[in-house]
Amino acid sequence: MARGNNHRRGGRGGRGGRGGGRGGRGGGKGWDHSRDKGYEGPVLSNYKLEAYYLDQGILPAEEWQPFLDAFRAPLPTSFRFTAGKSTTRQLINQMREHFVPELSKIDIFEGEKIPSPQPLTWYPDGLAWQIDVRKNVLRKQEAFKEFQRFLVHETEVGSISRQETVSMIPPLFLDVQPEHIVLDMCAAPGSKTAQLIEALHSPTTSSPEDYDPTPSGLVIANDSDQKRAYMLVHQASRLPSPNLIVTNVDAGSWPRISVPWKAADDESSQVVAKDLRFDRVLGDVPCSGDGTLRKNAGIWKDWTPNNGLGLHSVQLRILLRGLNSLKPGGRMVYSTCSLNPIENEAVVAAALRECGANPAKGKQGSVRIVDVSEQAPELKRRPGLTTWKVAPGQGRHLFAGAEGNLEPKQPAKDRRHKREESPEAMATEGGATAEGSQPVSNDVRRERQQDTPEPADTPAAAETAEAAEPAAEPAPGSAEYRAKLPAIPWVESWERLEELDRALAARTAKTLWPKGDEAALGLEKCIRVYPHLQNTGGFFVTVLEKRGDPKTESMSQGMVRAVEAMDAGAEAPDYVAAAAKDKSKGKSKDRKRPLSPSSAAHGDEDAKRARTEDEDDGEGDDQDGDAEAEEDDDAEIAAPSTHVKPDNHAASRAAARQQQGRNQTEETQRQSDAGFGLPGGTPFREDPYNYVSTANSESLSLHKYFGFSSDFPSRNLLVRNPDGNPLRTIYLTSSSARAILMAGGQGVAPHPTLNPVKLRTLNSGVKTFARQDSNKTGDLECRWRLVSDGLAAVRPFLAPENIVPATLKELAFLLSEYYPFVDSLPEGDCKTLLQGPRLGSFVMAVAPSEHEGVQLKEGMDVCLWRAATSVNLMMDKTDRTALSNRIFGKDLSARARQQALEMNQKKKEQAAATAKVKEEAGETLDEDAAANGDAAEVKEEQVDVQVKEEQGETAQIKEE
Ligand SMILES: C[S@@+](CC[C@H](N)C(=O)[O-])C[C@H]1O[C@@H](n2cnc3c(N)ncnc32)[C@H](O)[C@@H]1O
Repeated sequence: MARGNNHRRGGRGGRGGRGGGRGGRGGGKGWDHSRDKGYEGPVLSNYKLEAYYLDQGILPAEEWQPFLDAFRAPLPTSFRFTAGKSTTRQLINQMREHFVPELSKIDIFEGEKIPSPQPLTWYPDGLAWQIDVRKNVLRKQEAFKEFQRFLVHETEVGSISRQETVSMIPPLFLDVQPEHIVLDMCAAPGSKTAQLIEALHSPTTSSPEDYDPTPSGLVIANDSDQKRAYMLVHQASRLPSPNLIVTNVDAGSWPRISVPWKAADDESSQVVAKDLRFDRVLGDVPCSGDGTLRKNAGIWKDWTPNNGLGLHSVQLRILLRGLNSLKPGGRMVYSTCSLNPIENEAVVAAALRECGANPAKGKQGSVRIVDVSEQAPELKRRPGLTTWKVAPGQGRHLFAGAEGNLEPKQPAKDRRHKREESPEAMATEGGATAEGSQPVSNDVRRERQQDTPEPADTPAAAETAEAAEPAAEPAPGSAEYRAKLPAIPWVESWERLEELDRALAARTAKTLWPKGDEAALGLEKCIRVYPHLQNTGGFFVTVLEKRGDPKTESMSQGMVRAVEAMDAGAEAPDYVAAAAKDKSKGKSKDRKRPLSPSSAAHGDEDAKRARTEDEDDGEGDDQDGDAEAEEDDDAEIAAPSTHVKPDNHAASRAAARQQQGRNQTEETQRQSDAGFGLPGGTPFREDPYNYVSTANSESLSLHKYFGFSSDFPSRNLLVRNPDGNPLRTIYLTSSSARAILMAGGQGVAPHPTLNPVKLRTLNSGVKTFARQDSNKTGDLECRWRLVSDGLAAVRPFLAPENIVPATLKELAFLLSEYYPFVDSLPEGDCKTLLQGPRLGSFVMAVAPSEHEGVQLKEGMDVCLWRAATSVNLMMDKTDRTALSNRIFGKDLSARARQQALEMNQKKKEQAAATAKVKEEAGETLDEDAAANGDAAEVKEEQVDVQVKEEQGETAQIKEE
């Protein structure tokens, strides 16, 4: 076999496999030569995949080879700088001025041309970058190692997100604004959630000036898989935001949540309960994932035309639920990393029809596809398909019987094995790369069709078959090329399927098939991204809009007004009890019942009347009833009956948990039964969410010490225990998050404080204050210190006496010294202020300045702790190192750490003292030891543990 290509990855050196049709790949063709000796690594070929997508007509023939080549090449490295951080511009400059020139010096690595990193031109403000270099090159090459370290450090501290290029597209097109309420339905592991959070706090730019630490909007990041949802919590801790809630529910059954809301136009308007509607929804749904072939090479082997079939119904259910939850004028992005029209255009078309679109009858429906061709114009894309084919199952009986529509022959050595298989299996397995088969000509197919259903099994027949192979290979993507690939059992309609296999038809969604109105539905406005267009993975994105005025006010503003009105009225507003009562009745739709404290006088009567109206509306207690939907277009859309078993994902989880379930205690079983379990009964074990009373003594001490301005949202301070009493950590949420978390009313059974009951809330709130115990707490005005995660949110409300002005000089000093005496600080305002009598938490405001030839262009804040005689940066090792590298180009903290280590080794007696200090201090700091300069190392470790916890590195740290 003398063909010049080998479709395996990781083979002998110099596979030259950067693909993209750049030559040097020996003019590779579409089938597997994996039996060539000496090659290892996964097979990068699948006849059925090629046959399937060639028949679907996803690309013109001439692009077939570049498409395959790109899919066979490893995925380039791509990443995004976090928008709006104080360090963003500096990092982009470092990229342009240091790394690009440095990396450009490396021309060739292992015979491969190394291109320099490039910003993605279609992504705003130079924030996103791609480097067309494999990961192992990054790891091996010395110059790349420094770059790799930069990526790792900055990723750890949340300044960079490693994200696949195509995955950046959906959030960009979602166009999130600071006031938006956003639902990320299938969010884990959370790379797109990060983009959504960033967009809420800042426009997608490198400019820190536009950063808003406390926007009115909110992101709810949800995933139905509990483990993966906890990954979201961890991921979000890199971008701490008070405007995030992480939930764990089936997105296809996303619950209706009622929240307090108050109209803007009328000062005297009352707080009412209103169904939460989202401004933006992202449905990045579970999919078969063949767009990720470049990074998941195993898909080549496992791919079959059936992979997408089971997912279609789940995807449609999620899309419809998302559209239902949108406000009129709201936008939803539906996306998959699959190229399969069954999971893409078919889902979108079915959803549009369910929303009332019927082009034949001139009906537009309540949802439309948005044309985003003008947005990010440099992003190369292809239009959505307006027709496609459906292969709904396996088996010879499903082949239409047209000429050439039988499976290709198997090589002689495989035939004995094949003959033992059922005709059905043969029909679907024919040509599978796992079998290493070769494509055959139509002649051979015809011959076999005429002969007998059994494949030929004599050496002579095999020779004839071999001989029938044409000498020249047909052009990839051409009709001749396609003819050599396996047949796919296309079935032209659901009705035809019913004729062929009634049982299969009963399990198959009718919505899989195109209906002929796809062009009129505007499906060409969907976006398909193929790997060869700009050296990425494959992706499908559709931007949808619910008809209505996109400029109508976001609900977040009404929610914030409502929360503020309730705060002004009472410590424990009647709203809570009233809503709780109502929830327990199972009513969740918008109510006319006034809920604000001002209405308390006549509240009972009004509430009774409103309830009667609700009850009389003919909807009974139907929770999802929507007789009074805000407008017609906004009416509840029922998921169509697809016949297909919903949510395979949940079903397999359920099976696994059934096993576990035997060990469930009665209590967890009761909770699952009571609505806290997923299908399969995962118990909900999160600690309660409780907002701290403004009369609480700890809250008062915070106020006194930090001198918060009157607009500080004190009522948004949250703890995770049933008493609402701050013990070790205090979190801060936005008012919009509070409106949701408390919307069900406190103490709604069966969970004491989980609100609303239907949301399995795994996380909300950013760690903002940590208790600072010490032997000298008596001297402290306030035993709480600011945590860097919450600093940005609290900073605007701090009194000036908490802010210590500093320059790069002091920052360098504090980065390189652990627990220095205050008196040893460089002379200046910073030292003078810190020498004052005030002990406790401070913010060091480092102004743009210069130190030893290094320039700080953007000012920055860091948290400080002033102990009895020493002072310390409240920052863990990772943050210190990243900050130091970023600003000074070297790790200043490394030297000091080394000195401390040596000191500790020399002084064995001190080590004993250190152990004692550690034992006494437990997980807290001991100022005395620091003041004596004895136990720097021990204290460093203690801070590391503590700060790590604060930064959520242990995803599930819980309040005592
Ligand atoms: C394609 S991944 C999402 C990737 C994510 N958006 C990101 O950018 O990191 C699909 C996710 O959907 C979740 N999932 C599957 N079925 C779901 C359902 N019915 N409801 C919610 N999430 C679901 C899976 O657990 C998986 O994490």
